[in-house]
Amino acid sequence: MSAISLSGLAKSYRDVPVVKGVDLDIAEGEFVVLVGPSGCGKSTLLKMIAGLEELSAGDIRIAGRSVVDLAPAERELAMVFQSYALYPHMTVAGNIGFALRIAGLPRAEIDRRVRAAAATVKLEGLLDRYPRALSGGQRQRVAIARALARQPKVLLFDEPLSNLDAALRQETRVEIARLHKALKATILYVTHDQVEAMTLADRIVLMNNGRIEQAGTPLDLYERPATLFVARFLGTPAINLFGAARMGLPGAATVGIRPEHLLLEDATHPGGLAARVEFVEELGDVRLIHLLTEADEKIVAKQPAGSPWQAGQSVRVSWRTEHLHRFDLAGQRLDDAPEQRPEKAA
Ligand SMILES: Nc1ncnc2c1ncn2[C@@H]1O[C@H](COP(=O)(O)OP(=O)(O)OP(=O)(O)O)[C@@H](O)[C@H]1O
Repeated sequence: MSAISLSGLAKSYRDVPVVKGVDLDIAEGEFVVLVGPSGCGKSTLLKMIAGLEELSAGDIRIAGRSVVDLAPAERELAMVFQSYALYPHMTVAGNIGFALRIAGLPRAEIDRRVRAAAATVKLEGLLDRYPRALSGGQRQRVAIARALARQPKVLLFDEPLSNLDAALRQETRVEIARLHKALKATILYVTHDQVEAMTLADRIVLMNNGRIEQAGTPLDLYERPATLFVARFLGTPAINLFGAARMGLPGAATVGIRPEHLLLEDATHPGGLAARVEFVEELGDVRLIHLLTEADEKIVAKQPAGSPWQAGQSVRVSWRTEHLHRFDLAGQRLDDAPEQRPEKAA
């Protein structure tokens, strides 16, 4: 049985559809990350599951039971928001145990659960502090502990790390990954951070304009994007795109090559596209070589630190056929080129 099952889920605000028929099954213990451009409907979808937004159509099942007629508190899920939404006049322990007190649990049980949840996110020493005396990362851990203390079937996260600085974000991200492993919790997590999506997800669901564009493992989406939209969305720097006719690839409209798959040679090398190095970004571990081709296409190659390319230099750019992504006019992936299919090559 799926932990969460969404079918035909739709939402309109005053006749403007923002979620347009989403079907998705999330297995028990699965970590699913929802990504997509701003305004594509991620948060709305999460809020519908949490019971904070009404549905226009469709059904939501949690552990097999339809929850659309249940209040948020009855859905056996807990949500962690971007703004931690802690009560400033309550201690850490008070915040973590708040929902349990409201639910009328016995004091000893509340105490036990608060301590266990605090220990899970390493907050044991801070139970008597007030939120104002905590760092941003600690406040977010209180919000996570508060969710855990309710022992929900499902945890929903809405951009939980976006208020944290880069170092804390990484630290908390690793903690969430550890938490997922330890608790085997079912998690649905919204972010617009690609690194979070790639590193945390068992499965990424990429939304575009109210619909699921592609769902799959992070590597599935990165290595075999089903559409041009997916190819463009994942990867930093973004995938390089060329008109397919220019590349001598009939049948396709657009061809994509990721920056790490471009091979650079000096200008005397035969074959490939002629290009000039416009400028170089030194990132320490890698160098991003920004190039302008003869046909005025701007492309970026990711090269190892210490590679010799300098601004102003003329180069030849090539690639291996298996690294090409081909798309038709509608932006749909064309299956691998015949020469990439071993059975056809024979
Ligand atoms: N209460 C509302 N009334 C009207 N329109 C809304 C309401 N809430 C959201 N929308 C619209 O619905 C669309 C989807 O919003 P949503 O917040 O789900 O997007 P998102 O993918 O989470 O975006 P972001 O990454 O920017 O948070 C947007 O166009 C937004 O303006």
